[in-house]
Amino acid sequence: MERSNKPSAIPVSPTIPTPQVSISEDNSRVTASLPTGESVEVLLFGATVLSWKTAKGKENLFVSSKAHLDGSKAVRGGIPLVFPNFGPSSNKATEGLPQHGFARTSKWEYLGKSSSESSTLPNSSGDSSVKLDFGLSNTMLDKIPSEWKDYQFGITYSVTLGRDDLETSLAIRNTGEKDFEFQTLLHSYWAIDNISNVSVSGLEKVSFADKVGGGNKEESGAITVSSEVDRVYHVDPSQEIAIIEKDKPRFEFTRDMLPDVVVWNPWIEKSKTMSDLAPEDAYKRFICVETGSVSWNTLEAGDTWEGGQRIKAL
Ligand SMILES: O=P(O)(O)OC[C@H]1O[C@H](O)[C@H](O)[C@@H](O)[C@@H]1O
Repeated sequence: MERSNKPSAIPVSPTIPTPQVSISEDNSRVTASLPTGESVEVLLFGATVLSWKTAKGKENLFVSSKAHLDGSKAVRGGIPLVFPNFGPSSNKATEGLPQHGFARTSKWEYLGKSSSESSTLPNSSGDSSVKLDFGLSNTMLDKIPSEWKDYQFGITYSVTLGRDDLETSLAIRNTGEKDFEFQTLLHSYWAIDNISNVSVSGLEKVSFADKVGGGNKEESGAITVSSEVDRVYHVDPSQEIAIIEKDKPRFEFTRDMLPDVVVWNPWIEKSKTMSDLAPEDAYKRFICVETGSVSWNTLEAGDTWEGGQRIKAL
């Protein structure tokens, strides 16, 4: 029967939209988005950031179409984490460890999210950032490499999605009784339209170790890429680095406690030898500008090392 006096809806104050975080059904990925449309996706395997999109849906990270995303191999693209050694292990402390260490091939734990305070201003779009935390400790390693058996560590990796920037930072704790040495890098594959129109600024007149031609060199102008490039720059973290595309800044880097920058592009011949790099012209679509510490750090028992990068996408 129709009621004559229907209760009217109770007015509620407008809710401020908040960031959304979801975990995939198979518990392999965490995705976060801001009410304004920016998003980030992290694969728990390696805590690899797979995607970072602007509000308009533009992808900032390159991931190979043949990348392994099933945990069988480090991801070819996104932001794999290099720890505790960069390259083939070259130091006594990490002798025998796989290329770029085990962090990028270990399954990390999602620790939770936190977001910045909501704005109460009229027309606010709500929270302006969301931070996702991931953890890895020696007890979580599938099999502890024998070279690393005596060491205990806990790493918190934080990925913070902002309106026009992304922050990725590491807190590495030595939870054991023995000091250990490590290197670490945020091995980021930046998406670009065409390598021919790209340069990297901020590394002019900085000496670099040339992993292709050998020796130490320096260049007077911004770096451009027209053959294989694999360089390690040691450059004060206060120095701003940028990727320039078609004469306009595309990505700007701010570094905290990360004294080294690796610039890598495999170019044509090396790309052909990489079974997980595709399509054929993939080398044109990315440049790796990897901030980190190629310089060895000694972490004393009980101590914590912190470092990170903030990237502004323009
Ligand atoms: O193939 P990966 O183990 O992922 O390494 C990819 C690249 O990483 C860094 O950029 C190194 O400087 C390069 O020498 C290496 O080729």
